[in-house]
Amino acid sequence: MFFYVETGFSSDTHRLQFIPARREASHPAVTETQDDEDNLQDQIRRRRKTEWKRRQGGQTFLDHLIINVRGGNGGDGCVAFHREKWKPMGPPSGGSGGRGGDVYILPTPNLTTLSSIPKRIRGAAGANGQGTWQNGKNAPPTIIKVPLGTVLRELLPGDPRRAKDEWEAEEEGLEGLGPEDRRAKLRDDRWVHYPRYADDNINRDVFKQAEASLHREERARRWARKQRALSPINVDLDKTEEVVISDDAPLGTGRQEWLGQLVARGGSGGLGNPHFLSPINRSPKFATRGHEGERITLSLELKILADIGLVGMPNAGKSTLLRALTGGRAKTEVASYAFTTLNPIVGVIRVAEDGTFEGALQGERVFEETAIEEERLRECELSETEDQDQLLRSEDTSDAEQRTGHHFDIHETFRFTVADNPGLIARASENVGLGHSFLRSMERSLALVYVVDFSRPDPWDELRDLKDELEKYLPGMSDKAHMVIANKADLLGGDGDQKAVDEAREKLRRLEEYVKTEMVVKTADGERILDVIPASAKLSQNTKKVVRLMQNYVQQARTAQV
Ligand SMILES: Nc1nc2c(ncn2[C@@H]2O[C@H](COP(=O)(O)OP(=O)(O)OP(=O)(O)O)[C@@H](O)[C@H]2O)c(=O)[nH]1
Ligand SMILES: [Mg+2]
Repeated sequence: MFFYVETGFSSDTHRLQFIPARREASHPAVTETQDDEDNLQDQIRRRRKTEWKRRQGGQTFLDHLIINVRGGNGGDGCVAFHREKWKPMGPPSGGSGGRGGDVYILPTPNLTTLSSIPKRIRGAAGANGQGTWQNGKNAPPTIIKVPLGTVLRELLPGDPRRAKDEWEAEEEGLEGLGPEDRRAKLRDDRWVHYPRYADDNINRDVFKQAEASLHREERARRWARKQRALSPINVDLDKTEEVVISDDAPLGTGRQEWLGQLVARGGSGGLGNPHFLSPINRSPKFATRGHEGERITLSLELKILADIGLVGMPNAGKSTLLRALTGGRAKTEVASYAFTTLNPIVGVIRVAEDGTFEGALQGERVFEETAIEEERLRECELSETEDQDQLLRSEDTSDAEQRTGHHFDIHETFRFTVADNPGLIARASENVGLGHSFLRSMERSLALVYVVDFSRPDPWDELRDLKDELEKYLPGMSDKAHMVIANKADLLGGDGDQKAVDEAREKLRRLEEYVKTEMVVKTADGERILDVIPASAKLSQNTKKVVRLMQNYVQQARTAQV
C-alpha cells in the first residue's frame, strides 16, 4: 500500500541500479578485448616504474602527486524531548547536525614543490546536534595550498589509481551480506533512534514513510553528483584570483576571500527529530545521520616555469652546460652514465649589459663530473687543515669568489632561467628510459634548446629522434626549438692537425645542412631556421655566444607576450 514498497531503498532490486559498472563502461580507457586490456595494464605498470625510477633519488622535489580528498562528514541529528517542570510531555527538541567542511585547493606563489601536500585529505566533520534545539556547528573549510602552476585533474572511473567514491565505498561495505543484514546496515548508517526505540520505530508506518522520502532525496543527490561527474575537474591553477566587490554592493556583504578551487563538498548535517513532527506523529523518536562528504581522487601536476628548456639525449652534457652557464651554482649532478638527472632542475642565468654572464667571470674553469669535483674539494680541505697558512690563503680566495658574484649584482641587467631535463631517448613516448612525462614542465617555457653530443658519429640522428619525441609528447611542441648546441666540440679536431680540423668543420657543415633542410620550424610569420652552435660545456667554450642567443630568444618571446 505504501509508496516505499515499490521504491524504498530497502528494496534490493532498486539498489542494484546504483552499482558503478555503468560509469566504468562508458569510460574510454576500458577496452573491449582481453589483449587491449593486457596492453593497458602493461603500459600502466611501465609508467609507474618509470615514475618511481625518477623519484628514487629521494629528492624533495615532487612534480606529480595523486591525492585522495574527502569532504567532511555532516554531523548527526539528535533525538531529544523538551523537559520542564509541569510539562510532562514536552515537544521534540533535538538539534540538527552541522555541515561537513568543504575542501578547496588554493594556488600560492610561496610554494615551489608538491612535497608538502598530504596524500590523504579529509575535511573537518560537522558537529552533532544536541538537545534543547541546539544545532551542531558547521565545519570550517579545509584549504590546501599548492604552488602556482599546478594542474588539477580528477581521475575517472576505470583508472586503477582512483580510490572509490562514497557510493562505491558503501557498496563495498555491504558485500557478502544477505538482504536482511544489508537492509539493517543501511538503516543503521542513516538513522539515529531514541534509546531502546529502534525496533519499535522500524515497525511504525511513520518511520517507513520517512525512510521512503529520505530515499527519494538520496536518489536526487546521486543524480546531481553524477551530473557533476560528467564534467570532471581539470583546471590549471596558474593565477590567484581576486574577488572584486563592486562599490555599490549592499552594506555588510564584506570582502570575501577567494578560497581556491572547490574540489570536494562536505556532507550536509542530519535532521533532528523536530523535523519529523506531523499531525500523525506527535512524538518522533528518530533523527537522521549526517551525510558523508564527497570523495574524489585528484592528480596534481606541477609545471615548473623556466624560460628555456634543454632537451637532449642522456649524456649529451645538458647538466654540465647548465653548470657552466650558472658558474657552478646550479646544483645538478653530472656523471658519465645515462639518466644522471632524474628531475628537471632550474638554474638562473644573470647577464650584464656587455654580454658577460656570471659563469664567465670565473675565468678558465673546467666543469668536471660532480663526483670528481667533490673529490678534489675534499682533498683541498684536507691539505688546508694541515697547513695553517694555506688555510688563510684559501679563505682569501673563497672570499674573492664570493665577491665576484656579489659585484655582479650591480652589473646585472638581464636574468632568465634555464631548466636542465632528464635525458630523452627514442621511444620515450612508450615509457622507454625515463619516459617523457617530465616534458610537461617544458610546455610553458618560452624556448627549447637541443643539446647533442657532437663527438658521436651521427649527431643528426639524435636530433631527429629528439624532434620526434617532442612531437609525440605534444604536437607542435618542437616549434618552440630555437637552437642546436653541438656539445663536446673539444673532443673533435684532435691535436689541432689540419686533417682532423677539416673533418670537424665538415661534420659541422653537415649538421648545419641537416638542420636547415629537416628541422625548419614554422612560425606565425614564415619559417625559422635553428641556430647551430658548436660548444664545449666542460671547458666553457663558446658559452658566451650561447647565452647571448638565449637572451635574444627570451627577450623576443617576452615582448611578444606583452
Ligand atoms: N669532453 C667533454 N665532455 C663533456 C662535455 N660536456 C659534458 N661532458 C661529459 O659528458 C658526461 C655527461 O654529462 P652530463 O652533463 O651528466 O650529461 P646529461 O646530458 O646531463 O646526462 P643525463 O643527465 O644522464 O641526461 C660527463 O662525463 C661530462 O663530464 C664537453 O663539453 N666536453
Ligand atoms: Mg643531466
